[in-house]
Amino acid sequence: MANILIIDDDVTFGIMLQTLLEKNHYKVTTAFSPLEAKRMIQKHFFQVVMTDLRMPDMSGMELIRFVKQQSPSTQIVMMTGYADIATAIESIKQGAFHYIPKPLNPEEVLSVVAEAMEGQEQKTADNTLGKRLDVADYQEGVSELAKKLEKHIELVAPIPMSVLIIGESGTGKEYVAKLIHDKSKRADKPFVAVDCGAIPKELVASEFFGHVKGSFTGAIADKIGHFKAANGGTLFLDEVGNLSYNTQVQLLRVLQERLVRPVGSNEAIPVDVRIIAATNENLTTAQEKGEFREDLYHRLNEFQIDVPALRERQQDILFFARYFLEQANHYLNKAVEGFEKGVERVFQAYPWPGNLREMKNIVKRATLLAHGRTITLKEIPSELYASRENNCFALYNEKEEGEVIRKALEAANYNKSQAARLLQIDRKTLYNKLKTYGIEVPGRHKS
Ligand SMILES: Nc1ncnc2c1ncn2[C@@H]1O[C@H](COP(=O)(O)OP(=O)(O)OP(=O)(O)O)[C@@H](O)[C@H]1O
Repeated sequence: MANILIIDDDVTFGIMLQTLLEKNHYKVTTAFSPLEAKRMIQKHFFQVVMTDLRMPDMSGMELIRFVKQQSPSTQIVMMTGYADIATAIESIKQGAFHYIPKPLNPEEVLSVVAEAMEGQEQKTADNTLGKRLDVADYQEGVSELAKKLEKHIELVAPIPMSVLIIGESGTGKEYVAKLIHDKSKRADKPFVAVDCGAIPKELVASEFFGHVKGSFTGAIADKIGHFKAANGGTLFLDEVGNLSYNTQVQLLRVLQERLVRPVGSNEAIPVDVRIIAATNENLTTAQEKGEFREDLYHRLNEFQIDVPALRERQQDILFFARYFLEQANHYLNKAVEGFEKGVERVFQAYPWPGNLREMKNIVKRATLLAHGRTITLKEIPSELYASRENNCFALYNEKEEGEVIRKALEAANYNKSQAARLLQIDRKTLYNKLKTYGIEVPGRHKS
């Protein structure tokens, strides 16, 4: 079970927070002074430390430095009042990435703690030999498009071809890349993922090809670039469309010669790397505009894999929602059994612009907030069904109104307030419409 340490000299506050977190199945320890906290941190491992910033004996800031030294993967959440914003910014610089303003709002506390837990897991994962993804979490899906995707992965994985993965943000492109690597002959060699959009322009060459000590200001030691780090294995170039024209030229040369020259060195080092690139933009248009080199495009695109958007594979929507619920239950130590009918309908009608990543986050948050056995509309953001395009319960024309109202009532388990919310009308209007269409509402079903 997740282990949290609360540090606050305000005893009532500390206990109140402890009660809230324990009710939500976290294991919580409370320290009422920084010195007591230090002793505990030396003896036990905490995934998350939540600390006040103003305490006697030692400042919260000093404590944050101590936690970072003792236990680098522990996530720190600071809790402070409005007047302390400047200190909060300073503590972010020291390594406390999560912040909850006082007075506390329970929903916000739970959401920040869940986020911190996720950060902790990610940090631990990052520290294990660069393993960023656990493909044991990978799910195929059940739609025709999902099956086609699987077939393409199986087909290309063992063949030494460059692969270009195309798909919207959050569709799982990095997962697909890792899966291809894992199913290839290079599986026991490194898989190095590089976010091409995140590298500062001045450092691109050194990041990709490495540098020798003293080759530029700040080069205080030799550095192995991504190509050498991935030698024998796979180099995954995410957001490849973000590479500058100059870097594209350098990259193409390396792919042709299979040699890299670290910055500041005359030596050419042979490298054997399979390239898998991904993009969520149309590289053909980028080529037409002269922003992406055609020769590099063809080099990267020896085999193309299209990862479909979630909205294009309707049959997968509830499949993934249930899978992410199972994952969230496990992660948050909860036992939510499923989704209310209304939620399922909303999920099926929503266009999911952020794809699987967005769904995973929404389901995780809803699982955290759920009180009963199922996830209800109250636990999902209203944006999912608020706009006219997304609202599967919108009252478009009189002919179908009665039918839509019946469906909304059924989806809301015959709770009239909830049905009114789905239909985006007030309760009074709903009552009038029930009369007009002669709709009888049975007693509420127990969910
Ligand atoms: N097939 C899958 N099975 C289970 N979870 C998945 C799957 N595909 C994606 N996910 C989840 O969705 C999240 C986003 O996936 P990923 O980072 O691979 O997407 P992406 O397309 O590379 O995103 P971006 O374009 O923003 O880089 C992952 O963290 C993972 O949890």
